[in-house]
Amino acid sequence: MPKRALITGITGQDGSYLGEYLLSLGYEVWGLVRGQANPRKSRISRLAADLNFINGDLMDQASLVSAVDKVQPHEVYNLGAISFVPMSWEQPELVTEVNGMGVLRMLEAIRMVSGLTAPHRDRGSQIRFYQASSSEMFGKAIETPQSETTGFHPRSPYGVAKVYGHFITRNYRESFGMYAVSGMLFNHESPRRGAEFVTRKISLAVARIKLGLQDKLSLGNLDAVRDWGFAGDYVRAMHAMLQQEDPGDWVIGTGQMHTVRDAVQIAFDHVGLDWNDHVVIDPELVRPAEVEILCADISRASAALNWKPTVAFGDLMRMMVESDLRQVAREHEYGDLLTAASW
Ligand SMILES: C[C@H]1O[C@H](OP(=O)(O)OP(=O)(O)OC[C@H]2O[C@@H](n3cnc4c(=O)[nH]c(N)nc43)[C@H](O)[C@@H]2O)[C@@H](O)[C@@H](O)C1=O
Repeated sequence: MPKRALITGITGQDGSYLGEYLLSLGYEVWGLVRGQANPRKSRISRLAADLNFINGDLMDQASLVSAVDKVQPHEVYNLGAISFVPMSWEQPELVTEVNGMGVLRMLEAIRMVSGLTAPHRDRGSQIRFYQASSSEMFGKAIETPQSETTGFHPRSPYGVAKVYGHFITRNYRESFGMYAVSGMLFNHESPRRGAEFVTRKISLAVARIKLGLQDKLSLGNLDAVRDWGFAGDYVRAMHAMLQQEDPGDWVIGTGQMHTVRDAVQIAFDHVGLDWNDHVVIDPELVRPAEVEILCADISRASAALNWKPTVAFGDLMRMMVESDLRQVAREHEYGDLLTAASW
């Protein structure tokens, strides 16, 4: 009997890589999909034909209970979220519902299907749960680098909602004995990243500028420091966390710091252009409360999970630019409308 996994957020960057990875390990993989005629579902189906889908929504408790009951998963990966931080200032309540309360609803679905009627820390559940926590929880970080023991100071409604998701996951572990794990992942990118995030915004613009389709790239704070890794590496860590004997919290990153300016420089250099000729600063893109510096201390994960990142930041940016050069050229040739999705 293959192991079964249920993934929320299957149509996103991480869901796609995780789905592919679990299929390669012989899992039966189910993705929770939202909404009628979700266009992203056909995109992910093209990528991995063996995926199964089930309807449900992190805003709808009963749909989650049904999904968990039908799939009877061994592992649930909760990657579903509104992941673009600036949106959380525009729609804080929605972001809190999905990214915070959605975690509670999924934990409740597992609890109900597992028949855990009353809190009992020694009973537990057969279903293992992974929560996609985020380095945004560290926010205005009280120390650098940040580890599993670093305190939180979130700077956006997104970060605050993720803190709730993190602590409710830990609470269900402690009060119901559930195998519930939290992965505090630092920024992770790939050619499948949405075009609203800064690395992909840069790689797409560089490709279009190089091909003569655009001249300027508007950005906000070039001084922000992030620890950027490759999403394909990070999904291996998610899976490894659920194979440990005991559940816990894990920090995943590269331990390397770069500025947004570095990302710009590497991307423009790669196509032989000077970024100073093309980048303009738009104050509207500067966040009201910025996270200035994030860097992961991955000593615990590298020792206990035997995990390490395989793609360095420069190679990651060049991989994304190369992918966008191909995509933009293809779309231009066929006269298609440019879409953010390259997969
Ligand atoms: C771990 C964490 O990782 C991601 O969150 P993020 O760090 O907000 O990612 P981003 O690519 O939107 O911004 C990175 C930095 O880049 C700066 N920046 C400058 N100029 C622009 C700009 O024009 N656009 C954007 N998007 N950012 C810009 C911006 O101010 C910020 O300092 C999500 O996956 C999130 O879900 C998550 O959990």
